[in-house]
Amino acid sequence: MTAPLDIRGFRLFPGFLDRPAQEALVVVLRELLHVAPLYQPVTPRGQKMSVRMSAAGRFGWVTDRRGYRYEPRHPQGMDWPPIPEEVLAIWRTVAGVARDPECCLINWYGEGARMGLHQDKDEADFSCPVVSVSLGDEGLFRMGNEERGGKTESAWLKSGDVVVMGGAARLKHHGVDRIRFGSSTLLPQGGRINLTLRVVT
Ligand SMILES: O=C(O)CCC(=O)C(=O)O
Ligand SMILES: [Fe+2]
Repeated sequence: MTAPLDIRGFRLFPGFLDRPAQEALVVVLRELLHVAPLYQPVTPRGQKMSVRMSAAGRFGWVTDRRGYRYEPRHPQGMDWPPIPEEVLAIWRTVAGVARDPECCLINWYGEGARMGLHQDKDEADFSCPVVSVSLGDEGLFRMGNEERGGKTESAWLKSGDVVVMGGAARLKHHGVDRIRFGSSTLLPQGGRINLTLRVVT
């Protein structure tokens, strides 16, 4: 594993997963999404998010009119499937903490989907990092500050890239401004998948 790039405390591992590993992960995720289908989340203010979501693990992060929170079950009632071993292996290599993640959020970005600048702060313990894995089309990832506003820096995340948001970057604002739809051949129909691994409790 080569040393990560440090961008404002965000650690970026370009090409962490090679193409065969990415393909194997897509196969596993397809099975997972069969059990826990993607759904379109709604913000507490009633706005439909442009990404579609699902999750794996003890808890899934959800949002609806009742707010942002972690739930032990999918909005459609089923248990979240376990986090795949291939995904746990990524966490164990880069996270640098003894605990395993309790949530693997799955974000699916179709054409035009984005995610506004936000902090990941619905977890109880900020000493564990957030680890994110990008698959498929490139996404323009924006990295900001703990406070709202100020200077930001952006990087195109490519399929197989891994980002670790820990330490000083754990509570920094971040988001995805846009994707380059059709820029990757990994997902035959195009789109971007992002996995976000977090310790929740
Ligand atoms: O899609 C990404 O790269 C980031 C996703 C994210 O920030 C989140 O799910 O909290
Ligand atoms: Fe986030």
